[in-house]
Amino acid sequence: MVEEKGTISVHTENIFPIIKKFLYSDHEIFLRELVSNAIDATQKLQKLASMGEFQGELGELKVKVAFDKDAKTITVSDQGIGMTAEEIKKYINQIAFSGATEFVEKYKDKGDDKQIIGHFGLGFYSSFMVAEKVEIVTRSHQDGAEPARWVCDGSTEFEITTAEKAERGTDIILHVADDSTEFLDSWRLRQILEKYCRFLPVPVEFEEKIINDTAPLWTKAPADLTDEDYLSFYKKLYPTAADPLFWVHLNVDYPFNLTGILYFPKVAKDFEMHRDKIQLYSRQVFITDEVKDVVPEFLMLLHGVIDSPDIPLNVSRSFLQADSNVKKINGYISKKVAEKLHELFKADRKAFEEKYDSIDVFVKYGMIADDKFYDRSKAFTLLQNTEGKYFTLDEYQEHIKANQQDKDETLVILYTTDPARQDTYIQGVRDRGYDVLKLDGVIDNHFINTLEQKLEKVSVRRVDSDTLDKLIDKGTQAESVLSDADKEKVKEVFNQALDRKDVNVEALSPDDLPVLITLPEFMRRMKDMARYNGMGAMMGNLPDQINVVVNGNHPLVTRLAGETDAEKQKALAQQAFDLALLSQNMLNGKALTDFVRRSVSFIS
Ligand SMILES: Nc1ncnc2c1ncn2[C@@H]1O[C@H](COP(=O)(O)OP(=O)(O)OP(=O)(O)O)[C@@H](O)[C@H]1O
Repeated sequence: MVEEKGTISVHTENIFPIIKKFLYSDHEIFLRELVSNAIDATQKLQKLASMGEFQGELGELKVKVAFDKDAKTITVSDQGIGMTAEEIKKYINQIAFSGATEFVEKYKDKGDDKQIIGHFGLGFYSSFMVAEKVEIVTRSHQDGAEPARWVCDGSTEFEITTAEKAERGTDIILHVADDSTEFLDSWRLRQILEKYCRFLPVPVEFEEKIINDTAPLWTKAPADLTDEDYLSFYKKLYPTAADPLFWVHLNVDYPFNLTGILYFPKVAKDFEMHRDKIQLYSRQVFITDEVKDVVPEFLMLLHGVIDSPDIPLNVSRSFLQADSNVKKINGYISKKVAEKLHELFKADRKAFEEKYDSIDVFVKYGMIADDKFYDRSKAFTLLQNTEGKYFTLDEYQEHIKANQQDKDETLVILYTTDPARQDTYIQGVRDRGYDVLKLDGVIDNHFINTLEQKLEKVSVRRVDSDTLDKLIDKGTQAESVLSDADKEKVKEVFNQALDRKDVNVEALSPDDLPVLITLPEFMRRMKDMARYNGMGAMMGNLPDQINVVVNGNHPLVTRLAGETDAEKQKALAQQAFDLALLSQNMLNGKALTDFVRRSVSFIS
């Protein structure tokens, strides 16, 4: 018997086609919404029972998801608080509808902004994305409540009748539309449940199996957990990943609510974007693994889960970025991570050093991106020299202080981006007793800039950026063996032999090579940056700017100056230049072949 017929009051007559259209890419979330509602209803009842306001038998509370391929239905059932006919009118016809209407009003002009959609909890009405008709059969927990049935076929009209229902709780029955029959499938439903519902707090049953873990690790107290617990939870989240290095258990309830566990994965130096991502939950319901804005960008390489009811999920991304809670969460996470790393550093420096290569990228990225993180991390950030020894920033400055100050008392940090290729230069500076850092990671270029900005009176230079005397200019210049006239002569010979105009002849130390090719630090860094930022076409592809310096004090050059045979002079100049190119790994093609042939003729 029909008790009541009515029209749902909405401004938009065709609300369902619009919902369907806008949520096109995300139809599967209907199940998340219905199961979360069922969980909410169950927890509300538990709450009433704990306050003594519900005295009946709770029984074994669980949520059941079932489907019937022939009848084309999907049913979500709970034994929660249920609804009376009056409550259906209030909660389903008014409240749920207002949410759906608001959504449509807000976003109908925004075309396909999928980000908005993914974060919008449409609640109960999202079931119309996949159903042509939805039925609610429900019985309230209140004593003597009449079971009620609500039906709506996706138009703005609904029908409420009495119903037969012996058990307390609610069944939501979806009559699946013809274009959504993909959901009448065991594998598909299980996949959706595993994605969104695997950590829900009330047991969820599908095909006679409970699919969820109702008390995931992040909801427990860190003091009760062992390393094995953390490791096995990680395996559950990322079955194929190698064991993580360490983890941070997040737990805060003021000024916002947030729990979670972040794991540090093993990361290679040249990291690629990771497939495994941090998962964002709201009260144990999976929301998304697009955690941009919520997690500081430099920590996006971490793995794990974050659960916060305070992250607004139903708003656009730009709003999320501006949201003050989100900003605080960001700051909190970055602080906790820095604290954890500092703790590990203090507890066992050796173990920390062993794992350092894997966290090097996070730390440096964080220091570049976030001043506060820089300040929190500077005590444990490590630099490694070419001998494999690790130093903190302070230790390193202390280490090189005695030997690597220039005449203006600026401390010069020397580094290599490729120990094998720059070996000649590294050996050269090491012969002077200088130390060389290995800064060969993808973001070291940026990190070097940050270091120069942050450290006082420090300049950072690559080993091949200048001649030995000038790398660290101590104000002492070697006496020139050549006269000024000879210098001019040598310069002329080289310019002609090499077909250049810019060769310099300088009085270098006799330990230097006869000819040196240096890549000026500033230009090289600009180019590297351009390449890194994907602007290679503009700048990165320009040929390397090189300086050619002839060492007037090298015996070979003195000999060349005294040589009378012009051909021989030219060959010597060419040979010395090629050797310099070779030490910079710049000799190839025809030049390399010529060099080899010339060398053979010299020795035969
Ligand atoms: N299984 C259920 N048992 C009892 N009440 C329910 C059930 N499903 C929905 N309701 C009632 O209907 C209301 C509207 O549900 P709907 O899912 O549209 O919105 P919501 O759950 O309040 O918010 P959200 O948009 O975040 O899902 C709920 O607040 C609840 O009162």
